[in-house]
Amino acid sequence: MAAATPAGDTSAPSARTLVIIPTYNERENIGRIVERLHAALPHTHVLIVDDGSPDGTGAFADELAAADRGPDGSGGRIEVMHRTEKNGLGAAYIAGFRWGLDRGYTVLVEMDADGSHAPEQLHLLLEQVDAGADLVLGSRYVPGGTVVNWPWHREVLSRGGNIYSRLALGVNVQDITGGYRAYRRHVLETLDLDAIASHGYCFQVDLAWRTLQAGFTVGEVPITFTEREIGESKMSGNIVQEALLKVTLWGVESRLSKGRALLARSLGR
Ligand SMILES: Nc1nc2c(ncn2[C@@H]2O[C@H](COP(=O)(O)OP(=O)(O)O[C@H]3O[C@H](CO)[C@@H](O)[C@H](O)[C@@H]3O)[C@@H](O)[C@H]2O)c(=O)[nH]1
Repeated sequence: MAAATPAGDTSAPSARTLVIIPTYNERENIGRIVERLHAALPHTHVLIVDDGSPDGTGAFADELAAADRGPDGSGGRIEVMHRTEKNGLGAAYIAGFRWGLDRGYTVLVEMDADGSHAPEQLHLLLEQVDAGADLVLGSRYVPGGTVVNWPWHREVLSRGGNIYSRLALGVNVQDITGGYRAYRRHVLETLDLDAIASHGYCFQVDLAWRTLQAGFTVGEVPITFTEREIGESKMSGNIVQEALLKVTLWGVESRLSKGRALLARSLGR
């Protein structure tokens, strides 16, 4: 993989922003999403993290990256990380975060490849980061947020997962399971990324929960989430099970530790 050069034009608002796009069998989608992103925010750099997609997404992403470079091979805005096997969304993002932190990016964005997250709305997330938020969530469930064309059972699962997470963890976040978000680099530098073992979409809750527990500010901006038109979701029963078990465990741990602290304070009096 070639080394990336963060955009030279530091006057551009998003010059130090890296959008990380994990891919597994997204050959038909990846070109379109990157094109839309660069039409909306031309200075933004992209890292595609492909887990050896059998449909050739990785090789196609290499072509996109090569076409974006100048004749001398420099100045490209697209880089590709090739991983050998499908290892889950969480592992792909952690590898992408490390890559971006090593290269000095100041804002690291998560975005799906399939067009559910509109690149045209990324500026909304970046504006909140600029206004001081440490983590900004693109939210389907705050006023103004919407979901388009999702099958009813996916929306029920997603809304139910968010309600359950809010109750179990005691957090006031409307869309903690969503995957369109922007982190300030110091959040990712502070959190122990090695300790994160969530593989599936539970990774999203895991990282937001750790961010909140570490005392960082988390903002939400309304987004329109549109169901993919091409390809298939990688959602599975294992992903749901992992999320349910882990969120329950974190909730119990958090209540126990609050209870212990309360007890210690009362005994100390
Ligand atoms: N590299 C890699 N990428 C993966 C893997 N699994 C999924 N992806 C990529 O991760 C993105 C999201 O996967 P989808 O399977 O399309 O997600 P979804 O069903 O639309 O799920 C939505 O809801 C989840 C739960 O709320 C969200 O967590 C997720 O971000 C998204 O918004 C896509 O770009 C997909 O190719 C993996 O194991 N490895």
